[in-house]
Amino acid sequence: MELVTSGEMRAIDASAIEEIGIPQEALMENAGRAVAEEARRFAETAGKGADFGWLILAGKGNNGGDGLVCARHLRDMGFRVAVLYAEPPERMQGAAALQRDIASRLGIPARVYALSDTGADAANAGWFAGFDGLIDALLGTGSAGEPRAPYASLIEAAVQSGLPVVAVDIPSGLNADTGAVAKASIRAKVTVALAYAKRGLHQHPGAGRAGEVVVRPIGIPADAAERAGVHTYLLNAESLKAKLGLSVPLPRKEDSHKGTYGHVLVAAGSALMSGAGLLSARAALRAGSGLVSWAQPAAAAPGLRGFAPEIMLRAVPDEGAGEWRLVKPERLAEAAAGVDALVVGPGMGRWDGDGAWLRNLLERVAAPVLVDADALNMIADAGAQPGVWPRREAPTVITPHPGEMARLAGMTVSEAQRDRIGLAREYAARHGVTVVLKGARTVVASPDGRAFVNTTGNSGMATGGSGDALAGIVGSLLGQGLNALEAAAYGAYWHGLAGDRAAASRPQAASLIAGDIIEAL
Ligand SMILES: NC(=O)C1=CN([C@@H]2O[C@H](COP(=O)(O)OP(=O)(O)OC[C@H]3O[C@@H](n4cnc5c(N)ncnc54)[C@H](O)[C@@H]3O)[C@@H](O)[C@H]2O)[C@H](O)CC1
Ligand SMILES: [K+]
Repeated sequence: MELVTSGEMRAIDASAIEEIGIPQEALMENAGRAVAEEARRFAETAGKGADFGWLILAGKGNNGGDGLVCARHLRDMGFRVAVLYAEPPERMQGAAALQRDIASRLGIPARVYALSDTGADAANAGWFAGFDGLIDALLGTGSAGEPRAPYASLIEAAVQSGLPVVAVDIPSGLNADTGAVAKASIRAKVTVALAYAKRGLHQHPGAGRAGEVVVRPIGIPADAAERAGVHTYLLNAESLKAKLGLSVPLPRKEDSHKGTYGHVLVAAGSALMSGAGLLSARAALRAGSGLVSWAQPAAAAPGLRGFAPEIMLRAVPDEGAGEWRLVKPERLAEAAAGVDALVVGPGMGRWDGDGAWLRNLLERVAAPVLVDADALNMIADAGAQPGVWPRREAPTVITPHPGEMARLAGMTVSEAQRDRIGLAREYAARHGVTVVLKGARTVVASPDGRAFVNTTGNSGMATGGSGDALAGIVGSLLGQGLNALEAAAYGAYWHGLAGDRAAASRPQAASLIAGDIIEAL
C-alpha cells in the first residue's frame, strides 16, 4: 500500500540487491514474468486468447530489460511476440543487455526503431502492423524530463496506433513522482507497478493515463519500503486498518448514549449562505455525532428555526447585527466550551479584521478544530510564513481545495497542483496542522510526515456543498474521539465512498448534489 518516488524505489532496489544480495537479474525476471501474466489477463479479457500478437517496445534501460523478459514469457505462453528496440540494442548494459542476448539467442523477432528518412512520424512505417497490443517497456523510473528522441516519436506513434498498451512500471512519459505527463506520453489500459506503486500513478493527470494499476511483487522484501522510511500510502480500507487501526465501517459502541459520540459545534453559514452551515451540520449528524449544534449570529438564528429538528441552534451574541463580523471571538469560544469538536468556516463570509478574529478564536478554543472555506482564506491573507496558524494543544485540521491551498502556500494553483503530496506534507509539517488537500485523489498529510492518497470519490462530487459535507464529516469524527490524522483520513475516504455510492444510484455522476452524499453516508 506504500506509494514511492523513483528515488525511493532506486534506494529500495539498491538495498535489496547490494545489502541483502537479491540478484538484480532475479528481480528483473520476476518483473518481466509479472508483466507477462498481466498482459495475458488483458488479452483474455479482450477475448483474443493466444492469437493476440504483442509488440514489446523496449528502451535501453532496465525498464527495457523487464520488457524483454516479458517477451520471452509471453512467447512461452503461446502468444505471437516481437521486439521493437527504441535504440540500437548494443547500447543496453548489465541485466538489460543479458536479456537482449537471451532474446536474440531464442530468435525472438526484433527490429530497431528509426525515424523514416524524412523524419515523418513512424506510425505509417508499419512498425505496429499485425499486432494487437503493445508492452510499454520504454521508460521507467530512470527517466527524467520530456522523453528525448527517438522515444518521443515512438511514444507518439504508439499512441496514434490506437493499440491497447500494458505499461511496465509506469506509462512512459509520466513523471513517476508527481503525476505530471509529458507531451509524448503513453496512455495505458493496465500499468503493472513493480514492487510498489509510484506516486505519479495516483496523482492527476498521471492517474488518468495509467489505466488499471496492478501492483505486483518482484521479490523485494515486503517491509522494504517501511524500512526505507517511506510514509506515503494509498488511502483505502486496507491502509486505514494496517496503518491507522481503523476498520471500515467504524464500530459503534454498544453501551452508547448521546454523549458517547461527541458533541460538535458547527460555526458556519451566514444570512446569505446558511446552506453551508446546514450541510456541515447535517453531515456531522449522518457521520454519527451524538449531538450537533449549529452556531449562528443571534439575529440570524430565528430565520433558521425548523430547518433541521435534529440540530440544536446556538445563537451567539452579535450586537443585533446578524453577522459574524460583530460576534466577539470570545463569545463563540464560550459556545464551544465543553464541545468535543468545532467546525468553522463554511459559508461564513469575509470581513475586515477577520484574520485576527479567527486567530483569536483558535487560541481560545480547547477542542479540536476543523477549519474550512472562508476561514482558510482568512488565514491565507496573513501569509504563508510559520506562525500564521496558532500553536494549539488540540489538533487543527484544514480542508483546502487547490485554490485555497495555493493561497495558503502563497503560490499559483498550477504550482500547488504540481506536486500535491509534497506540498500537503510540507505545509502540514511547517504549520503543525493536518491537511486534507481536496481534488481528484485527495491528499491527507499529517505534521508527523505521514501522507495518504485517497482512492474513492468521483467527478460528480465537484459540486457546491460537497466540501461543506466533508468539513462536517471530519469535524464529527474529531468529536467522536478520532485523532487528527484518523479523522482526516477516514473522513476523506468515507466522503468519497458515499459520493461513489450516491453516484452509482443516479443516472449520471454529474447530477450529484451534496445532500446525496450526506444521505449516502
Ligand atoms: N533497479 C532495479 O534493480 C530494477 C529495476 N527495474 C526496472 O527498471 C526500471 C528503471 O530502470 P533504469 O535503467 O533506471 O531506467 P529506465 O529503464 O527507466 O530508463 C530508461 C533509460 O532511458 C534514459 N533516459 C532517461 N530519461 C530519458 C528521457 N527523458 N528520454 C529518453 N531517454 C531517457 C536513461 O538513460 C535510461 O537508461 C524500473 O522502472 C523497472 O521497470 C526492475 O523492475 C526490477 C529491478
Ligand atoms: K514504461
